Amino acid sequence: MAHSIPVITIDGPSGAGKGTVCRLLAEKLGWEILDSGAIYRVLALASMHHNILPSDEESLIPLAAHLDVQFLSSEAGTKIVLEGEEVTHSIRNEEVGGVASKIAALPRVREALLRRQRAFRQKPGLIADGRDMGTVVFPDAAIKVFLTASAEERANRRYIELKGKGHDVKIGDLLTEIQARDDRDMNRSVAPMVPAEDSIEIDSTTLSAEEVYQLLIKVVEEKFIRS
Ligand SMILES: Nc1ncnc2c1ncn2[C@@H]1O[C@H](COP(=O)(O)OP(=O)(O)OP(=O)(O)O)[C@@H](O)[C@H]1O
Ligand SMILES: Nc1ccn([C@@H]2O[C@H](COP(=O)(O)O)[C@@H](O)[C@H]2O)c(=O)n1
Repeated sequence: MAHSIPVITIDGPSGAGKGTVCRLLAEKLGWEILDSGAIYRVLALASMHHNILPSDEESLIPLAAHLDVQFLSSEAGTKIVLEGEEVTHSIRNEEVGGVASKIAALPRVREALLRRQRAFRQKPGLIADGRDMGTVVFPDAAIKVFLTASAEERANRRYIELKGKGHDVKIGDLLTEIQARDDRDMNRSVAPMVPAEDSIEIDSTTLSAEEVYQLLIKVVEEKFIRS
């Protein structure tokens, strides 16, 4: 039987602008939001705190299954708390992203996180951001989007973002890290980052976030308002 709570999935590589358009869409529709990358990042940080190597699947499975994390929504945004400590900002660096992508290649770790992700499907609807939202986690999603941009443009976006926050970063290092992460995410044996067969593909290299949002709003209106 078809699920009664609609889901829109937005998958694609790091820096494509998924989080930005997911937030705009969730605000416009008044829907819930799932930042699945944040779950992998929290698990990565927890593994670093517990001195568990990204290759140690046997230790990572129970850590994933019992991950003590809370996503606390408020007007100011989502606060992420791991084992009682706020980690909203500390999960966002490239080191944690790199560990997250290594851990994310482990099939039984992904399996252990499935139910937690699906629990975000709450009324009136869900916007889900990740790599395998449309292919694995919500294969019955009403709208599936695969959002990309060139690696150079994505590195440039991260550079502007991090420089704006006062971080001392080099664009060449960011490009290398993004390419390494893309390579791991696309080539893993389980839930690789690929467009779902029934997804709409958008290349945002030369589009602003607002232009991407406007394109998606048209798709949403077509699906939910005019049908
Ligand atoms: N179309 C766009 N043009 C220019 N900059 C953009 C665009 N979309 C998003 N950005 C900016 O690029 C950066 C990355 O965007 P965002 O965090 O939304 O990407 P993401 O795909 O969610 O990445 P990740 O998977 O790593 O979380 C942010 O600083 C954001 O403001
Ligand atoms: N559905 C997902 C979401 C994320 N990952 C992995 O986590 C890494 C960090 O994700 P960000 O979106 O926060 O950059 C990412 O590189 C993936 O390896 C995933 O596998 N599946």
